[in-house]
Amino acid sequence: MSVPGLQLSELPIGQPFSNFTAQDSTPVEPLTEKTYEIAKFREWRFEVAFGATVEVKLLKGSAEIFGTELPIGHKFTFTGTKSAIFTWHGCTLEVRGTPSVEYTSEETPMTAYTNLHFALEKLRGMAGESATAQGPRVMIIGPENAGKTSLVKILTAYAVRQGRKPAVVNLDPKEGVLSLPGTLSATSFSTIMDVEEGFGSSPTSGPSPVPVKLPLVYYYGLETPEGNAKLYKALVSRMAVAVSSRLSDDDKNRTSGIILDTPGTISQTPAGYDLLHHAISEFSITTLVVLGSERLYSDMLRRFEDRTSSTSSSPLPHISIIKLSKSGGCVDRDETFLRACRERCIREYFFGEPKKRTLSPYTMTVGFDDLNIWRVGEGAAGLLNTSLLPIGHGDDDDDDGSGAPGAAGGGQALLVQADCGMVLQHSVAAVLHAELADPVHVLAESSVMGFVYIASVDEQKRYMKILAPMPGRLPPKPLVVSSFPEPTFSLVG
Ligand SMILES: Nc1ncnc2c1ncn2[C@@H]1O[C@H](COP(=O)(O)OP(=O)(O)OP(=O)(O)O)[C@@H](O)[C@H]1O
Repeated sequence: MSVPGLQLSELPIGQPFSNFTAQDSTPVEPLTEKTYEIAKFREWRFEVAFGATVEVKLLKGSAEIFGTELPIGHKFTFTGTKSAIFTWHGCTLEVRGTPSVEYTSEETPMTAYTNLHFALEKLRGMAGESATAQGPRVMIIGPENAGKTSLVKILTAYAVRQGRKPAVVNLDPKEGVLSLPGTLSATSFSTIMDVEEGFGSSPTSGPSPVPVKLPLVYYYGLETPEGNAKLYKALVSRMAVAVSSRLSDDDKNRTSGIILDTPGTISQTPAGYDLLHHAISEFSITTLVVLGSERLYSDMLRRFEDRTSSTSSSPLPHISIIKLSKSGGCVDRDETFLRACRERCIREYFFGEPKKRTLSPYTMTVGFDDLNIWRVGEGAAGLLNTSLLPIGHGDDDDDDGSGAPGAAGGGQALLVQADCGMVLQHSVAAVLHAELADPVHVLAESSVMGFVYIASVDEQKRYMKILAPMPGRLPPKPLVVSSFPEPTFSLVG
């Protein structure tokens, strides 16, 4: 069995979406050129604003971006990024353009991160000696902007460089991994990452300079796990089952294990701790890496006291808890920057990237009566007024599966039926791998086939114009919308 992908090819024929254009923000003025000599064990850190471009070429030596090696002579183009180029042996970089911030750091935590990688490699090697043993299941936790995603990239890149095939799981809906923001995903990595984009962009219909990876994606639609803890937990459990099944089907995946990224908020509040606990048990985590928080580390040691000692009598699997320091290079990203990242991600999903691969999305007109749209339960809209429900639909936590609006059990609704109207304009909707008649709990836990963009809504004539990455009719599948990522105007320029 393979982890199912977005299967965008299931969206079949229509008209090219000629009214909308991708926005190319490349500046026209010539770029200034500078050469940097970076000494061994040093890191050149740089930030490039949105709208600016910086080109970097490795001229001599060896260098890597979050674990992925840069080939000599290849030009990498960065825009809207905060990143670092590290060298183990020294290197010469040619930089065209002016980063908004740049400096060479004196110290980096790369040695500690690499030691962690080798410790994981040892566990992978041991798993390889048996036909059933599992590789390490590593979860990275820590406050926001502690460098969790960067460490996941480093561990993944190093594992891939050693011929491993780890499953990378993203439980942070704030940033999508090979998918749009607002989603949770799992991807089996066996080829290099796209260093210009982080992990790489979401799979689209166009050619790609690095091998395309097909993630398994679930739609969550909110920024933090606490927004709809019930839905979040359900998706984490669903994802854990899918990933475990993948691991038991593929020997290389089994021995390589899992590398799991988490949201910063999950390890900062009591509600978050509950979700964290849930994810740790669902994924049977064996290695918990606490990044940049002494307090969280000691909290975790206390919580998992009975599972950390080698002489533990707990029936649950042993857990190693490891403390690592935050890199001095980690930068806080303000809301404007993150919002621009989200918009770029959505734009690239439909239009590709200006200089790498441009895509031509298609438009289709769909009547309100042909649509089945759901909205993720959140806030007051997602809270059931249980007193109005028939007996038996009240505070129990089980879904009744009736498919009736909001009938998703007690407390917060998983999904509620959405009305077609102007409120949906400029939203991104997920097309689910589900049937129209499926009950709510099945819809909520269905994986995502692809995304469409609601470009305009005509309430009087009762139709919408929808932008899709592939030509054809909108498949007769349920759609889900939510408030995150927020509706974006940038696609309709
Ligand atoms: N060594 C470094 N040099 C320069 N920038 C870095 C370095 N490490 C991380 N960054 C940058 O700092 C920012 C925050 O890092 P990262 O996304 O890894 O943190 P995080 O803990 O995953 O954040 P969040 O909790 O918001 O998901 C990112 O823009 C990342 O590229």
